[in-house]
Amino acid sequence: MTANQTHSPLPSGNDISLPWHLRLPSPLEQDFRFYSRNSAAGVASGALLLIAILLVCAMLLESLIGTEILMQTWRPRLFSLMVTGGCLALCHQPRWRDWLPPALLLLAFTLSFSGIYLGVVIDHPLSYVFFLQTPLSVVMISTLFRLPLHSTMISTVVMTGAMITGLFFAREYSPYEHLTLTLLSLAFISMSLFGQYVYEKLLRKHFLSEHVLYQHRDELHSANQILESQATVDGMTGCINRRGMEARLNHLYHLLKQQSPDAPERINLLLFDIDFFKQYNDTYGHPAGDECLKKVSGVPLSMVQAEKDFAARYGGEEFVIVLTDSSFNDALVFAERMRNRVEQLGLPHSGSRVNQVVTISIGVACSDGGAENGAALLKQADEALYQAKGAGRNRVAMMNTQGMVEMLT
Ligand SMILES: Nc1nc2c(ncn2[C@@H]2O[C@H](COP(=O)(O)OP(=O)(O)OP(=O)(O)O)[C@@H](O)[C@H]2O)c(=O)[nH]1
Repeated sequence: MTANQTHSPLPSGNDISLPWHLRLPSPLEQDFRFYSRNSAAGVASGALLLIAILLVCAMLLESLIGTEILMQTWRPRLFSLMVTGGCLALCHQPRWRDWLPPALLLLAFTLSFSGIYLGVVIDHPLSYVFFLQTPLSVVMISTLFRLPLHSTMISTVVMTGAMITGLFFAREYSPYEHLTLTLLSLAFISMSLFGQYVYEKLLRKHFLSEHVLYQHRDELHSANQILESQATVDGMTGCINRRGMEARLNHLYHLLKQQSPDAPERINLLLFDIDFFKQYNDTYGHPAGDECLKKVSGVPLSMVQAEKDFAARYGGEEFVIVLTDSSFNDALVFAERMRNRVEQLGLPHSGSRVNQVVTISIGVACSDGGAENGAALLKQADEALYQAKGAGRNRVAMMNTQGMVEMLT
């Protein structure tokens, strides 16, 4: 991300416009279904509990005042509540949740049409239980189980149509009673649908706001990661920079001292420097010097494998390699192999007094040698490097456990 890049302010739910049918583009619609099911799950069980409490209170009141309106129908009501509660619990199971709500809707349809049949065709008293309540039960099922809005709308229209037709054919009502009942039912159902529509719209806007917020959060997270890596990676060579190296080295030392389970067994530190690099720049120019640095740094980068190990540019033409999973002997073998590989790159260096090609000198130190911290370990490796330079360059020197420098090559 560049400094010139501008961001529009984060949108709120009110800034997002939805089409009248409220449908979102396909992948978002899927996510919304999942989100809305989860959001309804907690509320739905609370709603069921409230309905059950109200029903029991009404029954108690009825038994006190001695009427029998509810008593005639409490059994099917309580039964349907228990079925709904059980289904709600099952809807949390992945195995059930895809097919159970449509199945319930189908059941509501069946009950409704049975009610209409019982009421209109055979004039059965049980029709009272199902007849007027079924369109509302569609609304309730759709709300509790978060069916898609369009299925709710279509189901309600079909159910209401069937109910009105049923009313029309019911012989015991006069035409005026038909009309009154139809208008009453329509008013009641429109109110429920309107409430559902507004609720659905708000929920979808809320979902979209959260979705946009998550996107911005992810963008911020990636931008932070880029900034963090820019702050610790050397742009030219791709090695960790000095700041990053010091932080990692200190962290490794901290783990070592705490004897934490993640601590490395030891820390081997290799410090290397290109021989006669000033002359290289003077002979071939600074841009060619940069190219040379990139090629030379590619050698340790390709050799460092383990997760905690790393190669870093310490500064100028000096590089540090930290190896944690190796013995001191393995680190010395690694150093020698690296020196060889740089030599084998065969980068011509006519200004060098040690070889015709670019070479490096390496100083190696190990935490087993008693260095108290990263800075002390670096100092030991620097001392070894200094002596490798003094001994003619293009060689590996190590600081032994007695604090004496020994030449390896
Ligand atoms: N091209 C280029 N040169 C750099 C960079 N950083 C440091 N240098 C050069 O590296 C050279 C380091 O020179 P010295 O410290 O004298 O060391 P040297 O010539 O390699 O001699 P010895 O280390 O004793 O073998 C200087 O000339 C710096 O200008 C860089 O990023 N790019």
